[in-house]
Amino acid sequence: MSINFYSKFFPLIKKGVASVPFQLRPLSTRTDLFNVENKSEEYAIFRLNKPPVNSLNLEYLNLLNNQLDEFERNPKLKGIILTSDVKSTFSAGVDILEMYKCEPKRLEAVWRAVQDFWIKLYGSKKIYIAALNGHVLALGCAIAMSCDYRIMVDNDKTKIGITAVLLGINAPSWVKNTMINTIGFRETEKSLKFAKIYNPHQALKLGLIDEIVSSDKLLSRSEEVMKTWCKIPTLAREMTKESMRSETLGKLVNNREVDVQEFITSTMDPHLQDNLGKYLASLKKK
Ligand SMILES: CCCCCCCCCCC/C=C/C(=O)SCCNC(=O)CCNC(=O)[C@H](O)C(C)(C)COP(=O)(O)OP(=O)(O)OC[C@H]1O[C@@H](n2cnc3c(N)ncnc32)[C@H](O)[C@@H]1OP(=O)(O)O
Repeated sequence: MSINFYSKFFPLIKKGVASVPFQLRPLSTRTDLFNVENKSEEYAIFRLNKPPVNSLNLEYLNLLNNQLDEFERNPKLKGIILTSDVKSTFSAGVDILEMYKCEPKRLEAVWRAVQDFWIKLYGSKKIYIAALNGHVLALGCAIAMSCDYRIMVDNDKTKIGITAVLLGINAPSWVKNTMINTIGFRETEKSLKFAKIYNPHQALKLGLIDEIVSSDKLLSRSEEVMKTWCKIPTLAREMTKESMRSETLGKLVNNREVDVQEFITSTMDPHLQDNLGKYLASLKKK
């Protein structure tokens, strides 16, 4: 069985790896919007930092996609802890301003970047641990579910879930499938159909997250788990991840155009635009 999972889905990236010899990366990478800290040769901490809520617009998605490629090009790196430096929010999902009164061309580019992000993350052979320091909503929740393991802070006010249906949005099938693979069909149906939002203890009971820790232990516990997992034989771990995820991944990889068109059509619908306007206003009013 081929273990070249990432390359299978990213032939261009494969070409890049083949033509550009691997170079040692600097110890850490800092931009205004995220921070990568290499804790050892084996794993790094990747901190989102786009206040106030790490919302994902096109430019940010492109930046994050480049960073995921960078991780993938490093053969020594086994795992990434994905977290946020923004107080009380991991991610509020897509920047709603990208969806409201938007140009179709821009919306298409946003959605392609969202697809890229999910494909790179869900399809990565590296270990991804989500260290959830705060709210995990909409696409933020899909991102967390695409990691291999989720650890969340013990704070009853912290929310996780997808409320798309309240705005008249049918979540894309790859989001549904990711959730089904995490918490099962019945719980996914209830969660999406009834726009369920969970606190960490409810999410743990459901299996939406794997552990709860106090906020001061979030990173140390994540590193502890990562170190244990880095000891697992790499090839077998990668092959297992590939065999578990390839079917779900392939459903989007082979269906991207339909997914793009569905997203554009539903988002441009005047009724949804109206709902988005009201939703944005309600967020601003708080
Ligand atoms: C539109 C909903 C569609 C959901 C579709 C899900 C479908 C499945 C996934 C695939 C497609 C994904 C689409 C999306 O991800 S759309 C984004 C949906 N996100 C949300 O609904 C979250 C909204 N935000 C919140 O609930 C809260 O902000 C949050 C709990 C995260 C934090 O609360 P807090 O009280 O700390 O902060 P504020 O609410 O005061 O927010 C601070 C400012 O940030 C602005 N804001 C918040 N979220 C977004 C966002 N997603 N995009 C753009 N801007 C956002 C908010 O308006 C405040 O702005 P001001 O400071 O100017 O007032």
